[in-house]
Amino acid sequence: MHSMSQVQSVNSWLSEAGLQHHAMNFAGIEPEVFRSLLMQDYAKYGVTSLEDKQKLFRLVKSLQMPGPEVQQLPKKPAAAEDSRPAQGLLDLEEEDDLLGGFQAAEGTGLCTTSPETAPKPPTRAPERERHQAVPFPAAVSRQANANPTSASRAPDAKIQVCVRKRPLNKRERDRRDDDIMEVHENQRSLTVHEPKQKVDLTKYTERHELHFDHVFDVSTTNGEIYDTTIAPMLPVIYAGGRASCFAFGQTGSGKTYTMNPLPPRCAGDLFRYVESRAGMEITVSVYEIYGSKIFDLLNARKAIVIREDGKKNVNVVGLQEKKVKGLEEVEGYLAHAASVRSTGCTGANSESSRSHCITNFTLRMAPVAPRGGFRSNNNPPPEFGKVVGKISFIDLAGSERGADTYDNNKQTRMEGAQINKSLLALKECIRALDQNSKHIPFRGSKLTEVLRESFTGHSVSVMIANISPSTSCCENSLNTLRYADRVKEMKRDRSSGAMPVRESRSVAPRYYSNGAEARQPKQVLSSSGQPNPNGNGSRQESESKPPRTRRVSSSKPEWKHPEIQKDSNKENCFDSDNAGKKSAMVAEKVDYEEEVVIAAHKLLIEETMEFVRKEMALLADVDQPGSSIEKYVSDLGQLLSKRAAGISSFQNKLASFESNLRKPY
Ligand SMILES: Nc1ncnc2c1ncn2[C@@H]1O[C@H](COP(=O)(O)OP(=O)(O)OP(=O)(O)O)[C@@H](O)[C@H]1O
Repeated sequence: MHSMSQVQSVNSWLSEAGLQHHAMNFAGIEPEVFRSLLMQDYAKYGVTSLEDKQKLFRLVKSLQMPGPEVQQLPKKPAAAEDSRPAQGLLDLEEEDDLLGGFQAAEGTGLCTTSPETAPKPPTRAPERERHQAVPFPAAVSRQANANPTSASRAPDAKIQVCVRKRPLNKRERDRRDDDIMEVHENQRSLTVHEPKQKVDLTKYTERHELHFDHVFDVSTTNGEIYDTTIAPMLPVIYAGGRASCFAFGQTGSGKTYTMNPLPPRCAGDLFRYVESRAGMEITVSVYEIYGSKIFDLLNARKAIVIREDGKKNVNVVGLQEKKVKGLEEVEGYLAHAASVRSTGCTGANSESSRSHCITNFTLRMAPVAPRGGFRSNNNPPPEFGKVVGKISFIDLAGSERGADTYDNNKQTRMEGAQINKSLLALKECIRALDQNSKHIPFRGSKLTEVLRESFTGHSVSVMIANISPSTSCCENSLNTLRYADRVKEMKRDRSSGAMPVRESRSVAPRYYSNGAEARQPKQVLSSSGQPNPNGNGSRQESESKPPRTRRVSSSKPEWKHPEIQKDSNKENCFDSDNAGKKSAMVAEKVDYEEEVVIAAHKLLIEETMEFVRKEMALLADVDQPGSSIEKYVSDLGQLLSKRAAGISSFQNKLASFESNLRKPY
């Protein structure tokens, strides 16, 4: 039964918006449900004409505005009316038809209505205590004048890429490591002073200048990080969208330090939002992706699976969502998840930095009772109501793990390959998202599959790349920065067909795929995982055996631990009882290695292209008057050796895979 005042409030909103003729259609609707109406719901309530849809859209949006500071955004000047509205966080492109004269506040990405025509929301969210919701474009425009170069970056991006530098730690200070990261916060750039050595052992420094949406120096507080990265995304969640925050970087770079305070602060803001909106609730879920497995961290690390339904929605089946009523409860769940994450990975399995951890807050409407109410037997209340919006915090695996692809330890290599694969897939998805691409390649990895909904519809993301300032971490930090830079690569460069004008052009190539830059070619492993005394891989060994036909496993291989794989190699020990089981394991291993080889090949191609770009840059430089031919020779020599090392590493991998292919099952 709805109270008289509830009915009156919906009616009065409708009449203020000039929609009183629809009052009957909305009879009985809860004000909170009304406030959360999505465009696709309009027809259900009989609102079908374009004019009425526009009015309703304005009305609902004005009711969703979280606070006075947002509602009082200045009206876009008439002179600017012809220009394309800022898309901002809430990508309203699909709604252009509806918007008509409805203007986006300039530079904010938030919609506002003319004060004369906008219906006044009868209830208003309480003043936000700490943070004002400033969408990304507004944050960007604050500093746009300070940096003309980066002002040319797309100001309406759906992905923001930020970098945070941590201070030198005690160990680094004791070692007298230099701080090689120079942050220019106002310019939103940083300079990396990379120590290098010529072939004649002369030392020199190579400078790399990189620009991002924000660069946070060591003095930046976690609160400031929250205000700049998460707070601007909240209106998107309130308006029915999805937001994601990724923390990225090598182990020890400050991912946890940066990421941990964000979810509780966000939960605090979400609670403040729902407080004034009866009928809304918040749920939390936390899970971990390790290899190709997913574990529910709020349900005793129960393994969960993902399934695609008929509508191509990806469902994380069996993941527990916990309803939360207050911050303390949230903090309890997050602390529990953190403890299970680190202690739950036993034995040789994992450290936290080898898995991706995802924390979700979902804003839902409480289940609405049907006419006659819920009955316990044949009509039990549903556990959860309709999703309004969602935010995910993704603490990514340490990026340096990708460099371990060629480590002697098989498990580490496999972890590295999996992490590489998922980070590459993530990068591609984020770039596709930023370009409003119709095709988002989310099938590239488990990580992107589970985050599919974060890449579709009204979705926005922020990536925080964390870096250490120390000399000893230079290579990993450059890899992190390079990854972040690629995520942010500008589409206008690609669409022009020209070679991208990269702000980080002078950055050394990333070798996290195979570690070729940092390492000498590794001692080659025999098929049993032991170093091969011949040093030339398992090719010889395999060539002496007759080639076998490969059995292709029909199902996707599960990630197997090395102990199992080691056993599976002892094909001579098979007895008749377990031969089938072991042969299945070998088949799985081969399938897994196939994925690794293909991923490594793709990376090799990517790196080769990067080498070619660098070589072209060297050629361009050496043609300049006054250029140093010595530098050209030294730089080219280094590039070619790295390239050769990368190819040689890949050849070893291919040979090892080929020998496994020839093994009997
Ligand atoms: N911005 C910062 N200011 C001060 N200390 C920091 C900062 N960032 C990180 N630290 C400190 O550096 C150390 C490593 O940080 P943290 O544990 O967050 O790294 P991580 O990237 O999460 O590592 P791992 O991947 O191994 O979990 C911690 O002692 C942390 O307190």
